[in-house]
Amino acid sequence: MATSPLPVPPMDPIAPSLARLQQVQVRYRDHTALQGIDLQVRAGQVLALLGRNGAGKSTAISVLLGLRRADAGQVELLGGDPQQRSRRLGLGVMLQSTSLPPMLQVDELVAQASACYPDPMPLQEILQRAGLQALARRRYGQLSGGQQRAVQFAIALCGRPRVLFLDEPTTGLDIQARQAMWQAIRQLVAEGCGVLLTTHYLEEAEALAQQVVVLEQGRVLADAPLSELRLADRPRRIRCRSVLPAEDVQQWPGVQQVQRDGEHLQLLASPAEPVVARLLAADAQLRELEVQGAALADAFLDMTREAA
Ligand SMILES: Nc1ncnc2c1ncn2[C@@H]1O[C@H](COP(=O)(O)OP(=O)(O)OP(=O)(O)O)[C@@H](O)[C@H]1O
Repeated sequence: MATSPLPVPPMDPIAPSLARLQQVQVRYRDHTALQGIDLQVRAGQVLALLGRNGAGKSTAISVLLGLRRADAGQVELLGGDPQQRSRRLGLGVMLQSTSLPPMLQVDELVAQASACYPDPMPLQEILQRAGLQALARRRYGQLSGGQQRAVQFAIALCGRPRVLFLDEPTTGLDIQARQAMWQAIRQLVAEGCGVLLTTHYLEEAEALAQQVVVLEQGRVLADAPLSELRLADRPRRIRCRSVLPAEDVQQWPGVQQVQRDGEHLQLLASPAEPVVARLLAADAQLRELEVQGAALADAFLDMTREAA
């Protein structure tokens, strides 16, 4: 896989829509898994679909893929009905659990999948993008779990997808393999592919996504550009080595929480800048100052806690 970093490009609000749910409801007997949700995947963008276990993420993907019918609402994939073969040919899919024939080699599996498409990506290019060149002749059943995930990713690329569905693609991958897959995803997005990504790794959403949808019990809790979710009025974490008494600092405007941790003070403050200025002015010996930006994880935890 490529290793040079590609930055996450800004969101383009008028990029063509590749996959869309409008007011979609899905019921499983007595349980309503999706309660009228809207979401949209656009060309050249990653939409991260987040939510706790059971929130409805996989159900939403199944509906978009045409694997499950919506009980109400509209579903559009590549401008039409997901059941049509012409739409399916524009898709790349990596679901949470996939079983592939363990006796076949990696190159055989990729060739088999490529045979389904009129203009597949060349085998060597697929192997290179998925970081599988060295494993091309290994049998699938002899690969590690992380290597098998890379093969499933490779198969998702075979048909030069216009839209890619990745359901927790990096679960079980080590740090190097995860970052390599991120790079491969960024390259596809830079080429115009739209990606719907579900993940429980919030740093993965931060590394890849322009837009974030948070589901909670089958409802959309938030649908916003990543930058808005992360930064919207959230307190920053400040850490420094200081002799200032925590009880005094706690009284300062903007300070929400202070804890002493040995020689260090840990603060939560909003806005953070005046608090940092005051810390520096009040303690000439202050050292090791760190200010941490509001993370998507904080926003996600706040939102889902409030909704529970
Ligand atoms: N086949 C099914 N029959 C009945 N209920 C189901 C079925 N599939 C899913 N559900 C229920 O629908 C809800 C949404 O499930 P879904 O798998 O879409 O969640 P998820 O967000 O993908 O969860 P996870 O993060 O654990 O993968 C859950 O309450 C689940 O128990």
